[in-house]
Amino acid sequence: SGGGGARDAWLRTPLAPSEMITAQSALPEREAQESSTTDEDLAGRRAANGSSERGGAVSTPDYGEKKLPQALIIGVKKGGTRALLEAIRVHPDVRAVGVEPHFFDRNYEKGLEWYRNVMPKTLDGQITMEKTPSYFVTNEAPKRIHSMAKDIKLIVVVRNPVTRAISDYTQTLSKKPEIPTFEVLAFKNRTLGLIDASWSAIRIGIYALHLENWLQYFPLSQILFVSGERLIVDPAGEMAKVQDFLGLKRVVTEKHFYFNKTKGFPCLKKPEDSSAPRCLGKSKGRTHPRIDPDVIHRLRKFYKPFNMMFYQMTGQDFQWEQEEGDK
Ligand SMILES: Nc1ncnc2c1ncn2[C@@H]1O[C@H](COP(=O)(O)OS(=O)(=O)O)[C@@H](OP(=O)(O)O)[C@H]1O
Repeated sequence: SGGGGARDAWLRTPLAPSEMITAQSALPEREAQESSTTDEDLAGRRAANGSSERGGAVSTPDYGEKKLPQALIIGVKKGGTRALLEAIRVHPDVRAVGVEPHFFDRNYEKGLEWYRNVMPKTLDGQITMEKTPSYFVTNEAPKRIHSMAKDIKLIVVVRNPVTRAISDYTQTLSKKPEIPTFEVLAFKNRTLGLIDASWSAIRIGIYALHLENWLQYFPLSQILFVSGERLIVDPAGEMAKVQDFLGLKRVVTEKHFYFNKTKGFPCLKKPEDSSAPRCLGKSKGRTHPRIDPDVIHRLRKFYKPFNMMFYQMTGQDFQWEQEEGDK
């Protein structure tokens, strides 16, 4: 297969977890067509309604003190991280930063005091949280987070890696309409069927590879895996698991969700309040372009061994092989 022999061989052969770290460092991420921002949704809504924090809701007065987070949503990009953060921050015992601080990847040199300052004030007993989906795929993140707080709770929202890749591509396309098609970007060599795993849209979905890195620092019991698919079809069910994991009372329940047919997603509402539900903005739930079914098929085959390894590592079967379409 020409010059990139060793790497190409890796792309065809699933690795044992112990080999994966090396493989990961050998694969430079191709970010050429990527925008570094993952989540423009909240910023847009804030600007639109002129409010800070809870997207227009009246927030609690600013009492208390700023603390370093006790729980983080570390990924994955396009997994449903914004939906999860917005749902969990409905809980009175959770305070969260609206924007993505990107501390453990881009802003680490600013120091822990900078990070603490980014956090909202909390009262005793309230949990401080933030979400930055790129942490999950940042090599240095587990070590850095561990050195800040080795007992921190980590949450990862995962989604079928094929759909995730298309969602990621759709986001880039919305900002840069001139980029090549998904079908072109997905392959190093389409005739040979060689998937380009250095393309970040594809690389991010090799969850077993990234998880291996986290497990060097954190026990599985400190990591909760939330199904991005179930977060859409049964948000209250997933939120029950999240609240249990965080040691919180189950306050966020079915009553807080309303399926909005126009949006095609669950939206948040306050049960005591009949006002309009809060749906996420236009950048969440974009229409994906139609992708050649043959390419989808090849990608599913590519991810299958990694998905199996991920199910084994987490003890959870996310059922991505059972799905019919790419969604
Ligand atoms: N309730 C609700 N409303 C809207 N969207 C929802 C919801 N729950 C999950 N999702 C899915 O979240 C996907 C975006 O994921 P993230 O928020 O993690 O994206 S980002 O990485 O922060 O940019 C987004 O992906 P796309 O559909 O591809 O746009 C949604 O499918």
